Amino acid sequence: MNAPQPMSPLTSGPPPASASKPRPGWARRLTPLLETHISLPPFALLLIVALWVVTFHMIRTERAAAEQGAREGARKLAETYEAQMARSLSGIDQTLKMLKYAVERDGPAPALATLRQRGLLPPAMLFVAAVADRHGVLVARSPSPPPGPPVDISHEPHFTMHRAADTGMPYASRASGDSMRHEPHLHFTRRLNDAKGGFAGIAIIVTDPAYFTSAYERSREGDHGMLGLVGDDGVVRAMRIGDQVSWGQHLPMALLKDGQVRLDTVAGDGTPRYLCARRLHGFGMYAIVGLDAKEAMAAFARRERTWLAAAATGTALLAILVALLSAWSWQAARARRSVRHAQETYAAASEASVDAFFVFRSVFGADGSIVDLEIEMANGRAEKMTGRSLDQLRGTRICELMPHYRRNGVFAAMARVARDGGVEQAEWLAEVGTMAGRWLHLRVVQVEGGAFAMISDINERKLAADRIVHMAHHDDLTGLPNRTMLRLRLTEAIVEAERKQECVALVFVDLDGFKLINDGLGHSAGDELLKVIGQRMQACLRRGDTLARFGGDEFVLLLPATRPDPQALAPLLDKLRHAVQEPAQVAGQSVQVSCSAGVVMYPRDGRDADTLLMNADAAMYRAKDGGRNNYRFYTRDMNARGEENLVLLDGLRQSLDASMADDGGAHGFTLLYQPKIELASGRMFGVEALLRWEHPEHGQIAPARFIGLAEDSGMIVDIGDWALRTACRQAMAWRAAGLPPITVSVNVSPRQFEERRLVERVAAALADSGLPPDGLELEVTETLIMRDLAQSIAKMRTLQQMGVSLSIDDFGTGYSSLSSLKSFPISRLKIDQTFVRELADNPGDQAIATAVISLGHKLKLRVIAEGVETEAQCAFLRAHGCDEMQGYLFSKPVPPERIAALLLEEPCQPEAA
Ligand SMILES: Nc1nc2c(ncn2[C@@H]2O[C@H](COP(=O)(O)O[C@H]3[C@@H](O)[C@H](n4cnc5c(=O)[nH]c(N)nc54)O[C@@H]3COP(=O)(O)O)[C@@H](O)[C@H]2O)c(=O)[nH]1
Repeated sequence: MNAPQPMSPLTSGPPPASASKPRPGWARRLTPLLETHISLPPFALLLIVALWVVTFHMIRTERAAAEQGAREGARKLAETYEAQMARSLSGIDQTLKMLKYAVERDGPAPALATLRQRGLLPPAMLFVAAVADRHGVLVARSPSPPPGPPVDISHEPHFTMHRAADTGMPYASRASGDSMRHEPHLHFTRRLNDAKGGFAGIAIIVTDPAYFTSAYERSREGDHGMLGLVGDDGVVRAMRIGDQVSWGQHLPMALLKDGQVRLDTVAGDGTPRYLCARRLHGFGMYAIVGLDAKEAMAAFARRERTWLAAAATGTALLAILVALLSAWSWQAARARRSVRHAQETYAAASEASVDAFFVFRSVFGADGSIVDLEIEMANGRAEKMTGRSLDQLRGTRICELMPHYRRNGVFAAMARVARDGGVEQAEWLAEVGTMAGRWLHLRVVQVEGGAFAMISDINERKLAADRIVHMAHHDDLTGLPNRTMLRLRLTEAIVEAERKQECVALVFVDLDGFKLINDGLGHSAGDELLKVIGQRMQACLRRGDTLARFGGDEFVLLLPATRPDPQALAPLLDKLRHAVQEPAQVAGQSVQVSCSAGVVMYPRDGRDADTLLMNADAAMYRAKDGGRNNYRFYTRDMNARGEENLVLLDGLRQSLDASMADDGGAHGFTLLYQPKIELASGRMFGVEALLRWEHPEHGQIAPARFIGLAEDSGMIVDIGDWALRTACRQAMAWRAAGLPPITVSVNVSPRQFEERRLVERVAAALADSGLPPDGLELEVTETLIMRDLAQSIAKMRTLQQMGVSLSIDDFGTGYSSLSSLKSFPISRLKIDQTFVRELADNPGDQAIATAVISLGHKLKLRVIAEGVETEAQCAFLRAHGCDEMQGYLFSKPVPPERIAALLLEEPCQPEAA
């Protein structure tokens, strides 16, 4: 999403309204009940109960119908059986009546024979017809009995009852065997009367009980149905259940209610049956039919099982369905709860959030593409950011709210996210609206049916980040680009120059004398000066040039697209030099520094940043060596300086070691002595000891070259100690030679002065040499004293108390305040040769020199000028009351023998240069 336009409020509205309308309590309480997994099981249970109620109802109805059918069946079968039995018994009774008539008329045997002949007897296979006389002896029988004794039935009930009374009714005996037939059989009998109506015996029809149950049909009565004849006495005459024929059982009399159907277990087999008895008139018997309840209800039982199975299956299916639906619903509810929880958390978080949230719903066109995005939800921060209430925002389309989003690609990007997913982000500086002037960050992600946009106010973070980036690339003090930034720009400039075939100039600038100001006036003064110098240098540059502070008092100028000729830079470099040299007011004082610069050109002096910087640094050092306040263009030989330093340091170390082992002078160190002359008398009152060093291979090395190295490496402490002891010994030697006593001045470097044992070393040098303390003067610089004023003064006091005098060297170049100068325990001020050099012509130097002379005198100090080379300088100094001088005008530093010679020449005359 590229540089979106500000998402700004289009209108300003009233304070945002509350975002959500709470639902009534009853609605909230009812809502869970609507969950499927809660409402469905009871509903399903109701369904199941209903199913079973219907099922049982139907079963009960069916059972009743089946029972009714069974009863009806039993009744009908009973009726049918009754009819059959009535016919059979009627037939038997007819036969008995015929037999009775015939016997009473013809006698037993003829009667039977006649009836048989006429076919009026029942089939012999089934029936036996017999006649017993009044004594109970069977007298006739058809079919004829096997031969044997007469059969007596006089004790049989069917005989005795007829004998006892003439009922006029036939009689059916219980099934029993007798002497005529052993297997049980039934006797149907009628009384025979004689002519007078007296008992004449009985007519008998005997038949098997099975005869009365032969009507049994499985198709009607079933496998366990029952048919039977029962006497009024409740005793079964014949009964068939399935294939079993039986007799003799006692049935409850209650069963024998005519035509009534009862469910009972009477047959002794424990099987419940629907029983129906029908009264058979004539013989005092009942025809009884029983249908096995199980068989009668078998169809119903099957249907019942089907119903139950269907209901059970339905129940099981419903239970499974409900379980599945409930599980699904529970899962869905759980998911919804977690979504709701997340939404509530989100809502709470979003309301508390400092970011604005918008939920957009995609609006689709006819072709299915997203044509707009409609705000569905926004948080309080979004209301504030847009100045619209949620009610106003809801339903608003993004392209209505921010029409420019169509043009600048923001809408397209959001629609892309809504359609394809992914994330789009953008940062921009709002230009209008409530957020105008603030940095905003937009992040859009896909949500179901649309997109979610989060707008964060990243102004503070952005500015902080910018600040950090700025800090990382700029110098804190001057605000100029720093070393890192310069490297980046230099690298870019090289790339650009390479592409365009151009040159780049790099100028390494180091301030001359800055250290003195920094050490002397304090760091804040130094800082102030650096800022001023930075501004001045910046003012000399073009747009597109870079001035960087490289650290300390080093600056680097990057000048892209310069002419290949380095000399073309000369005007700029001079301008820079002059700008730097202008006096500056810092810490209430006017100070002045100059600068030394080294210049390199890309591609001539290096093709990469490191090489160019290194060579510019080397050139700058060469400029410093060359007297400062100038610049040098880099040449290949300049890089040799670093290596030179190493060689010199090594040589110094060797010489120092040798000097400490052997004081004989073979180590390379020597001292020259420069006379100090009293101006008024021309008398040499002292000498300054000046160190010289001869490198074993490279010969004489200038002090300005090796003193700094010795100072930096710390070797100056021991070298200075050697110089101190040598100078003291020499001074004492002169005295011992009878020469006029003179003071010997020895230079003390900052490191030497700060060394803990300085006073002891001085005392030791004096003691070793025998030189009285007033024969020694130590020269220290203002800067050295100002480093740690209190300690310096304390040390100087100690030395003074020892009798050693102190002078301030190079006075005027440091920045000691007058008040502190007053407290210095010194006896002499030395005007620095830089003020003496142009003393004859330069009013500024003249002013400084006269001021120093005057100041020194006011403080009751002697004033000496160094570097006096001309008569004019000497004349000026003398005319302005300067007390002493030293310089080539009188003598260069010379060996001790020459000093001895000079001491013999009184007054001192100038030495030939
Ligand atoms: N700590 C120590 N510093 C020392 C010692 N010996 C010397 N030095 C310091 O080295 C600097 C350079 O010294 P040198 O090259 O010896 O220069 C001195 C004089 O030779 C020179 N001078 C004297 N008269 C004239 C003159 O008329 N013209 C002219 N161009 N130069 C002249 O001035 C230097 C004297 O310096 P100063 O100390 O400020 O008096 C120098 O800073 C020495 O201090 C040492 O043993 N220890």
